[in-house]
Amino acid sequence: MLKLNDVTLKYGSDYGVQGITMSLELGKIYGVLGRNGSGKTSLLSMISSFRQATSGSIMLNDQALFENEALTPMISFHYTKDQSYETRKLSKLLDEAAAFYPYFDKEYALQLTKTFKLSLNKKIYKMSKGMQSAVEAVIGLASRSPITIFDEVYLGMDAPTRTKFYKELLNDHTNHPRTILISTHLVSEMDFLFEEIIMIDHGKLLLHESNDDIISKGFSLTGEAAAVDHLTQGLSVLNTDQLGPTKSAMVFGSLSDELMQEAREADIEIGSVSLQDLFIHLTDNDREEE
Ligand SMILES: Nc1ncnc2c1ncn2[C@@H]1O[C@H](COP(=O)(O)OP(=O)(O)OP(=O)(O)O)[C@@H](O)[C@H]1O
Repeated sequence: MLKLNDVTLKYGSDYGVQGITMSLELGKIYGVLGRNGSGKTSLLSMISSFRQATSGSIMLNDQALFENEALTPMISFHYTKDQSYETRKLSKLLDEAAAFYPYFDKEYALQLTKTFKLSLNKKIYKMSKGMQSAVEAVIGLASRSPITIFDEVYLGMDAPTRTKFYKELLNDHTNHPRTILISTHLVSEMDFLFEEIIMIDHGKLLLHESNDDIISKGFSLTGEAAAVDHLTQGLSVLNTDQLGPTKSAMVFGSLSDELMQEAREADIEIGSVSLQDLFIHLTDNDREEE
């Protein structure tokens, strides 16, 4: 178990994240979702011991994580770096990754360079942004760290490359189960990867639930406007759209059997809602930037 208890990170007087408490079961793939500046990187950088929490505790298997020499080798943090000064060749970088990450599989890394069409003889700074991201993805996958963190590592990758990354990630997770945390804005494209969702909003934990549970709580009610309004009274309505006399309401919560019956009788159609739509509307609040 990875347990966070009331974790806060401050940058001077500003909050990166605030009072986050959650327990993560090991072995799953987690999607860390949040809008720009919501605190995803702040959270992930503390889990990877890149930053120390200002307050609160982060425990892995009941031991404090920060600078714990026995635990930190189990975790790797991958993000798209500025590689303008990285003059090493990919082959050298992989040799160094193999020496650095205790669970690194060099053979798999070499296989991945072929999958992503990366040249081992090419210097990193001479690669395109998408290729540099693919290099980070290769190192992250081949690290096989028991807790592997990808912080928006797809940046700059084109759609076919991202698709290869998702496929590799799922395949390799099946063959070598481990905990993977992936932060993203590309919710509709990546939702199939996630077993659990961690949604962050304004530095706070908005929700942490299984992907299936979240999806089962989102539904749309579409029909005659007055009937939809009547039916949604007292429910958590995230969004409404109206076209002429027809209204559609996006609701988050559970729909009782009585309400379902009422909907049928009022000719109201009950539909499902995607994770992306739920994400957009659950985090839809205008932020005052200072
Ligand atoms: N080094 C820093 N110094 C001061 N404030 C920071 C620093 N890094 C992040 N912040 C602030 O902390 C908050 C959370 O930022 P963070 O980078 O964790 O968000 P994010 O969800 O990863 O954003 P994005 O999706 O845009 O990458 C933001 O208000 C941001 O301005």
